[in-house]
Amino acid sequence: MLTLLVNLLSQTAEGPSQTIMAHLNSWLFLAIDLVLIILCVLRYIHSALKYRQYRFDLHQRLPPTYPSLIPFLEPIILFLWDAPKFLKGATSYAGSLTSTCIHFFPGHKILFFQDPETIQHIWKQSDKFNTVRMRVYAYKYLFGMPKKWASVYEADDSGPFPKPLQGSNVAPEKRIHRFLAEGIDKALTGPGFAPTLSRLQKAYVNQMSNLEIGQEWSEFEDFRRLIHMTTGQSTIEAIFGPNLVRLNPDFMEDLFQFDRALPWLSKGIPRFIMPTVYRTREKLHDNFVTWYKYARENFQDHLIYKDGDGDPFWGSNWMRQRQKTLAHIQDDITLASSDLGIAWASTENMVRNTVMAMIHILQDKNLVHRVRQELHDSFGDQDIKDIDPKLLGSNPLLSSIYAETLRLHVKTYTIIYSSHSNVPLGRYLLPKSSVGLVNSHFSHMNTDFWNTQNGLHPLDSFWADRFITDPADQSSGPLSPERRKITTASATQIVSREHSGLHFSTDGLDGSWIPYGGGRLMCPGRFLAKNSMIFTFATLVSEFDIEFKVDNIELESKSFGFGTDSPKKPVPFRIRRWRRE
Ligand code: HEM
Repeated sequence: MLTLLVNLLSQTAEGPSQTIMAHLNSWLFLAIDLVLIILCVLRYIHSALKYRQYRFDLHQRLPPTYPSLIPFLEPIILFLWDAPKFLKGATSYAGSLTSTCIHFFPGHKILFFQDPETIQHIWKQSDKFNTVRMRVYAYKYLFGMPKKWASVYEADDSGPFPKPLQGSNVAPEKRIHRFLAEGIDKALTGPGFAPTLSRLQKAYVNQMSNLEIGQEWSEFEDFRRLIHMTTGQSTIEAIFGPNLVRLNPDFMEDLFQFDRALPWLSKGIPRFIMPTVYRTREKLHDNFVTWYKYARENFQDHLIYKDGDGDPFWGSNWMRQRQKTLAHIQDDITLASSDLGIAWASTENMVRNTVMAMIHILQDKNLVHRVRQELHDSFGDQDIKDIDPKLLGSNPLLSSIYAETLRLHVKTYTIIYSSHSNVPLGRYLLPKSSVGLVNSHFSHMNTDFWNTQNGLHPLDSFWADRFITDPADQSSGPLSPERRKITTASATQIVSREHSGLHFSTDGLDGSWIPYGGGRLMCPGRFLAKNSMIFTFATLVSEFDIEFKVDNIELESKSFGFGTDSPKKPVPFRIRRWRRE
């Protein structure tokens, strides 16, 4: 301003009236700018005060609006620039996790629910949410479902649960999401679970022996690829049978490439910018169609295995059920896009978490030793492939490594939406037609909740024992000392008293350890994931020596909100068989 004044006064010779006009214009713009800035600051102060006040008003039912200096533009830019950093600030208040409402566009708000109490209410009310929109988005944009069929899926607003959602009028024979959910439940949490796990274990042992790793070091280019081609492929075989991959030898490699491109597909990047990704997806669809034809020609009922679940052509009752209920009402590419969704959901989070667990174990020689010792103490010289994976899962150290890996690396959103009615969530409310989000990462980093043993084991670091409770040691267990005091009468304490020795438990962690979501929205594959992860890392540690050939393994950030961390670049390693002296 001072410079402008000096300039104005110092004008003499040429065109003084023009110069004065130009400066008057500048003054005018400056004044408008100033008024705008003052208005923004006043608006910010007002919303910040309201934000503070509102938080304590128990009668209000929406989380308070997050204040921003420049409405709409600021949250969008900050979110796109660094979502984890922006949301970390927005979802905490005075050092504690909170719920907040962010306005990204005029009339479009997203409610971020992060305080543990509200999250517990969300899980309790989870059968009231309609997740169809999110699924259809995934089918369409990620897995390539033809638009015509995606809209048929969208039209079914009755939800996946036995009882249709309130306000929905879809005829029972058109409840497509219920058909899908029935198949999923039976396969992963019902009678199909044990046979599927047993097929997975056998397939994994086969994959590992095919690698022919001996007493001498063998070198490989990428550790994640190893896990994808062994644990990942075994899961595909356990669910789809051996013929999907046998008929399509590139299937696993294409799935690997597809997974890497998924964050871009989720942003709606069009085909002309990344044609190869779209071609890979179409190739995967064609792979499924080739397999459908082969299985339809060869399958007969009497080929179903004695366990009543598996068969050599469709692989599992789950796939037979999908063919029976879906194949006659939709075309093969639509079915293939939905099967691609299953292939991706059942492998990639599990593969990434197994990779991360192995990285943490191998980076700590003492932990490698402890895992080997635990296995030896519990199972003696029994061959790992003969041990029931469920028994491995009952070992506190192995379970704690598994749970801590998921706590540290799963960074996924649970999306909630109610199309027909408002849903009360304790002190807050999810209004009808509003979108709510819960992100596992912020809950997993909640310093109020988790035990760090007085900062010895910060929440952004891996502590293999975080989930182990020793009844004789008050500083052990997943809960912080303050949280432990609050939950004296909670399930965790009851469980603790029931156990006389060291034990693993996730009881009492409902609103805080949420890698799989919660309530009726919880991942149905969690039992398979836990057993398979533990079986894989117990096998790799007890039977092999593995050394990474890089010191620092950088993690990629693209997958935030989308699933699990993974190394940014291929991690070269060497491997040989290990024998106890
Ligand atoms: C550590 C590994 C895994 C993690 C962290 C994980 C996490 C999740 C999450 C957060 C959801 C979304 C829940 C929702 O909001 O609706 C989900 C859904 C799903 N997961 Fe997993 N998952 C894992 C492994 C698996 C495995 C091994 C399978 C299958 C064998 C599987 C099958 C599914 C299916 C089918 C759905 C969709 C459920 C539906 O549409 O009703 N997941 N998973």
